[in-house]
Amino acid sequence: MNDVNPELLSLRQSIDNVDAAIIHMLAERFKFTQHVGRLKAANGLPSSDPAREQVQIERLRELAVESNLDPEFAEKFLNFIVAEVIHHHERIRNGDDEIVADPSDDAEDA
Ligand SMILES: C=C(O[C@@H]1C=C(C(=O)O)C=C[C@H]1O)C(=O)O
Repeated sequence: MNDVNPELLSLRQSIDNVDAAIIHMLAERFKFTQHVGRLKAANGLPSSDPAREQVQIERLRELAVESNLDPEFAEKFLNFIVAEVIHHHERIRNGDDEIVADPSDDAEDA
């Protein structure tokens, strides 16, 4: 049934499209946060900003409810991403951010 059911195949195609969009959106987001990380390191600012995160969490929880998505899930998802961002910022601060591939950053810095 799995390989031949046209409805299932079509739904999975749509799921794959959404997954690709999520990856592209995350890549864009990480480009901006990498830039923020460099800005913070250059200005001696702390990697994390809990007050800013709290505002983001409240906003995303509201958006989630409006979209029939579990607000707990939205908060966990944001926290997961922000933890990775802060990890990147620490690496930038330590002069060790080469691991995060971002060709556009290389072009900007050249
Ligand atoms: C990107 C920033 O740094 C951290 C990461 C955040 C994020 O990924 O949205 C938000 C706040 C900070 O803890 C920022 O301060 O804006």
